[in-house]
Amino acid sequence: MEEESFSSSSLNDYNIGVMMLLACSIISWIFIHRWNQRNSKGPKTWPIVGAAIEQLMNYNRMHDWLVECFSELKTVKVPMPFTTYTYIADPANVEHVLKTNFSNYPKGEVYHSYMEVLLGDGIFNSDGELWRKQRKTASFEFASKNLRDFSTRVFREYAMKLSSILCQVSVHKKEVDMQVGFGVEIGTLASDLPENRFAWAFDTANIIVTLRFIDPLWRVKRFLSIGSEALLDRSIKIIDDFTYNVIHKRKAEVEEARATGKSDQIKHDILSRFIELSENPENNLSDKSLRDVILNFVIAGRDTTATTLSWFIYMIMTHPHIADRLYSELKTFEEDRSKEEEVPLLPYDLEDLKSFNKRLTQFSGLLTYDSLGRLSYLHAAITETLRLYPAVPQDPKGILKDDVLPDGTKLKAGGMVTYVPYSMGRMEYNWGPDAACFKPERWLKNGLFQNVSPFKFTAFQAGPRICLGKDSAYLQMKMTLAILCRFFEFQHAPKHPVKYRMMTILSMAHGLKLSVTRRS
Ligand code: HEM
Repeated sequence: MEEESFSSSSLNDYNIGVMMLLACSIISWIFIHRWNQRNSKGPKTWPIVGAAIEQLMNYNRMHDWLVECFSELKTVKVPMPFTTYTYIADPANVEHVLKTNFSNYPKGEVYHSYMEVLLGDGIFNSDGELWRKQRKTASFEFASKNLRDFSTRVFREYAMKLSSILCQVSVHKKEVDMQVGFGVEIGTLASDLPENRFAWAFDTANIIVTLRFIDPLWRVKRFLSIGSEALLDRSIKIIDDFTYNVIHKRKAEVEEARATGKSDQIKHDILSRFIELSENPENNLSDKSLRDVILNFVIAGRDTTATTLSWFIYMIMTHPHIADRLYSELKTFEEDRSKEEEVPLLPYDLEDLKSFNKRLTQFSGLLTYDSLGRLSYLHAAITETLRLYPAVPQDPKGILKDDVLPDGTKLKAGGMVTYVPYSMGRMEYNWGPDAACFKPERWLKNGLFQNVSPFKFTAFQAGPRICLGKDSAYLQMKMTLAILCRFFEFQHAPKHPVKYRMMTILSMAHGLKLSVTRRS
């Protein structure tokens, strides 16, 4: 008995000893791991979990966290439990990834699997032949004069609708959420999109798929259908019901228009064009493919411009001298255009809404595709907004084979490399000591707009996958903002916080609350 108790107590001592040794080893391991990084730059890591903790803690301000990292290092490595994310901000590295070695950096399997539930196999989420085919069809459409003329008309109509809402708001001295206002403008995609429920579901789905990049448990949640993944399922159901309904309705309209000999009444938007293409079996366009086309273009076309317009208004509210410069450019433009067209400008009175609206309508008629090209300061102010608040704040690419970046950074196959337009736009080594200032003048030389390398100003991406809708986006934004900046002044609602939320698009977390006054 005595012997037994002796052996069990010595076993306990032994176990305690082993445990203590283990604990000491782990503590020393962690200590040495952290100690070795004391002089290193960039995110600090922990054994096994890498920098996941730091990244998670900074998730809601991730683009600014990266700004801090990039001000120390042009290339930032963030080791995660099963992979490493490499973030780049040096134009030479960006050119290598987006152009020189393009074929090595597709969207990739990981991105595809995270995004598939929302974007399917649409242009944003495909590689290889599938991507090339969609790019070809869409490029052809974007180049057509027909679509350009149609878009100019539609953009003018929407800008007028928005102005009439703002006019009412200015009369009743109410506050509005401008981000919501812009979101309702859908442009040329489909005039029956979006509905509020759809917009909510779409935003929710976007937020949740973005979260997957840093949530190692998302596959478990998906399997069990719990938490964010259960909400994602519900959102996708709303999105799909709505989108398939739009497709079926539009197909029926097209058929009816043809049957009654009224083909000229078929809408000339991208959706109708893809429906037309789907009638040829060779194109292999099922309803599911049309659904993917719609959702990819909603993300591409609606959210990007709506977001940029919101940040633009925020910038001019917080920089009133720039709003004044825009106003004088537009007043001069208005005078010049009325002389060219030989139509005298209509007199109006700010208190008489009828005359105010008539003058606004007259002004909008002077805005044509060609004449908008002359508004250099407006063009510069939009571009400056995109430099600091790019609608796509970061854009990850997969890595097919091991590679070395021009700065010597080694990339391992299977990882991810991300260029970060938001941070790139704020780096002094890219833009000079006033990089953080909102200064449209930096884009002008002798009053004319000057382009810079797309590998430095990356808001529209660069290389073979450069944004297809860039010109169309400028057309829509200039049409809308020319009218808004000429006829209205905006005042930021007191104490309303403005910050971004984490999703693929840099939208404002709490919208943009403001009040409006009419301008003479
Ligand atoms: C301010 C407005 C816009 C910005 C900042 C912007 C930015 C971008 C960026 C960064 C990409 C690359 C995304 C990626 O590969 O992950 C992209 C791609 C694309 N954009 Fe835009 N975009 C804008 C407006 C538009 C509009 C209005 C349209 C069309 C209606 C459009 C159509 C596309 C398409 C189709 C692609 C995919 C190109 C491809 O993968 O080959 N964009 N855009």
